[in-house]
Amino acid sequence: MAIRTLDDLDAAGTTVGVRVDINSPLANDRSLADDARLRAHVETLDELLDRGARVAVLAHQGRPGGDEFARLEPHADRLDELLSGPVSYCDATFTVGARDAVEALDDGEAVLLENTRFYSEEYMEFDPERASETFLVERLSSVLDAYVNDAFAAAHRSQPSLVGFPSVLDAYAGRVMEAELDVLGNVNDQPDPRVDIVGGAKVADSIDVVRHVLEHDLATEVLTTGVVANVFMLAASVDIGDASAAFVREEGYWDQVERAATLLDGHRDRIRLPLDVAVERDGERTEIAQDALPPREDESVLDIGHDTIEAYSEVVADAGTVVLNGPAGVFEDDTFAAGTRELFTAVAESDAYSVVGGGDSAAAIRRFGIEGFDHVSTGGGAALRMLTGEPLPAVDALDQ
Ligand SMILES: Nc1ncnc2c1ncn2[C@@H]1O[C@H](COP(=O)(O)OP(=O)(O)O)[C@@H](O)[C@H]1O
Ligand SMILES: O=C(OP(=O)(O)O)[C@H](O)COP(=O)(O)O
Repeated sequence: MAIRTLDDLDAAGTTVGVRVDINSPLANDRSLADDARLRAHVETLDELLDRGARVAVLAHQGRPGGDEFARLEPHADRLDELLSGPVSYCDATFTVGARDAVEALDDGEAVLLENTRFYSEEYMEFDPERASETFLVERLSSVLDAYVNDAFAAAHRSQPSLVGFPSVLDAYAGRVMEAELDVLGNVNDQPDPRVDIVGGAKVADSIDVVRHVLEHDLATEVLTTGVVANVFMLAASVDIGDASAAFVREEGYWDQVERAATLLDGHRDRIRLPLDVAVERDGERTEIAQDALPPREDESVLDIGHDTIEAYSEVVADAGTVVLNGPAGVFEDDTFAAGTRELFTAVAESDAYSVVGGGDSAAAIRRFGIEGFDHVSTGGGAALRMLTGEPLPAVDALDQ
């Protein structure tokens, strides 16, 4: 791959469009509940500002119709606090107001343009050539000299602001993109034995990863946690109870049970299921051994139990590399945080080279103040996609 980086960009005095991923959890009043993704881009944006570029920042927030679909003014205010140069906010993305705001920039100044997904074309997927003909790319590129993509966490989307600009402007990877591609692109070369821990709720993507790492002998063992473990237990005919089975069905994961069963048929000795699980009983955490399941009728499996934490931690202690994706339980609730907190801590404190993917996993790490991972990815779906060896459209578009 021949992807140019900021080292190849003569930034001083040029107007650069920078696509970032600052899609963040919001509080009820629409303020930022977490600014980690904004802080991740400080290095790229400060480098450009310090080198005298004029920076037009492009980003999305939420999905049309969703609870977190919102304006980017709070993001602009926070970036203004975080960055070395002034950041203004513009409530347009590519129309005349936006282009005027970009053209009014001085060297070392930035403007955050409005949520790209306010425009219908931005929530469609196009090939790069077609994406370069969308209104957003066509109009905005007329006031830009170069394009930088730092939005690794959205790189699995083939949307105009992510894949369209490289056809019409010189394009570069930002520092976040560069680091993510470096780490996740080389994870297969890290020390053996490799253990993958798959949890959280992105069941289909996680099963893709399990299949890829087992079929290509990249991982010696796969440890399942979270909703992913519930699906594997259903596939193994473990009765996780009606409430958890209903959750799997309602969330649309039922098709994945069959895929999990196929993987168990081929690789049962390399896929670990929880030895015990935690449910809520009389308002308290109650742990149940796998062979004592099902739980009572209305009880859901919300975490792995302590026997599982201990067994998984022993596997981690012997690993050369651990790839961790997704929380082990409903970590947002203190009652069900132990699996995530203790297993993640075991990984961070192990001698293994450790990589973590996923926005919620990263949030859990911050919540519990866990330190010691070699790399915490900014991406969830994008990181999972890379771990399956699948190409990322926005990365391919940068490969000029
Ligand atoms: N057993 C479980 N039942 C229901 N939800 C769960 C369970 N385990 C984990 N979760 C939820 O999964 C979510 C995180 O999943 P996911 O988005 O895949 O993680 P990441 O962003 O790290 O990739 C969290 O909100 C967590 O509460
Ligand atoms: O938060 C994101 O991805 P993630 O949930 O996989 O971490 C990205 O901003 C992509 O958002 P999208 O999944 O609405 O396209």
